[in-house]
Amino acid sequence: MLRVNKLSKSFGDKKVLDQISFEVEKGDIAIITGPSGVGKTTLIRCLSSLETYDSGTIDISERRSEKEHPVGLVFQSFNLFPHLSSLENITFPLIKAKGMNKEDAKKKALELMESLGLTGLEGSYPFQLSGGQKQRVAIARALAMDPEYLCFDEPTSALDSKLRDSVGEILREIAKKGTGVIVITHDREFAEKYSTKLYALGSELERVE
Ligand SMILES: Nc1ncnc2c1ncn2[C@@H]1O[C@H](COP(=O)(O)OP(=O)(O)OP(=O)(O)O)[C@@H](O)[C@H]1O
Repeated sequence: MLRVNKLSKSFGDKKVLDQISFEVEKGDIAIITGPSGVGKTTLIRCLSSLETYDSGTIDISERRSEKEHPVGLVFQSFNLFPHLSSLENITFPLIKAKGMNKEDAKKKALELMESLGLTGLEGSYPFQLSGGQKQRVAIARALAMDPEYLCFDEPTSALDSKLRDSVGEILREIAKKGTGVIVITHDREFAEKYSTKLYALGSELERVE
C-alpha cells in the first residue's frame, strides 16, 4: 500500500498542499480531479520523488525491494528523448539507470511495445509518432522500470474520445497486473468511468466514491 499522510508543500509563501492524506493499494486506479492550480501535479511530483515536500510522509508498505524510485510518472507531455527511436527511448533508462545489458533491455522493450500495440514503430522517432503513439511509448518506458505505483499526469488531455477509452483500458491492464495506478485529470467523465477510487482535490482531498 502507498500511504500519504498529512503531506504539505509550499512554494515560498504559497501553501499548495495542506495536510493531504490518502491511500492507494496495488491494483487500484486512484483518480484525483480538481481545478487548475490546486496542486495536482505537485502532488504526483512529490509521490514520484521529483519534488521535495515540507512535512508529512509517503510510505510504501510491502515494497518488493528497496530501490530508490518505486513510483514512476508518465508526464503530460511524455518527455520522450527526441533524438532516440521509440525502442531506444524505452531501452535507454533500462541500460543507464538499471544497468541492464543491451540484449535484455531490447527484449523487455519489445515485449512491452507489443503489449501496447506499438509493434512496427521500433525505429520511429517521436516526431514521426501520433500523440497516442508517443503516449504509449512513454507508458512502455515507465513500465519497463517495473514501478510498484505509476502516476499519470493528465493522460487524456491530448486525445479524442476513442483514444481516451484506449488509455482507460491500458490503465485497467496495468492495475490488473498489480501496479497501483494514480491519475490526475480534469476529465471528470473519464475519472468516473475508470477510477476504483475517486478523489477531488480542493483545499482538502476528499474521497468522492
Ligand atoms: N516550482 C514551482 N515554483 C513555484 N510555484 C510553483 C511551482 N510549481 C507549481 N507552483 C505553483 O503551485 C500551484 C499548484 O501547481 P500545480 O501545477 O501542482 O497545479 P495543478 O493542480 O496541477 O494545475 P493544472 O491542473 O493547471 O496543471 C500553482 O499555483 C503553481 O503556480
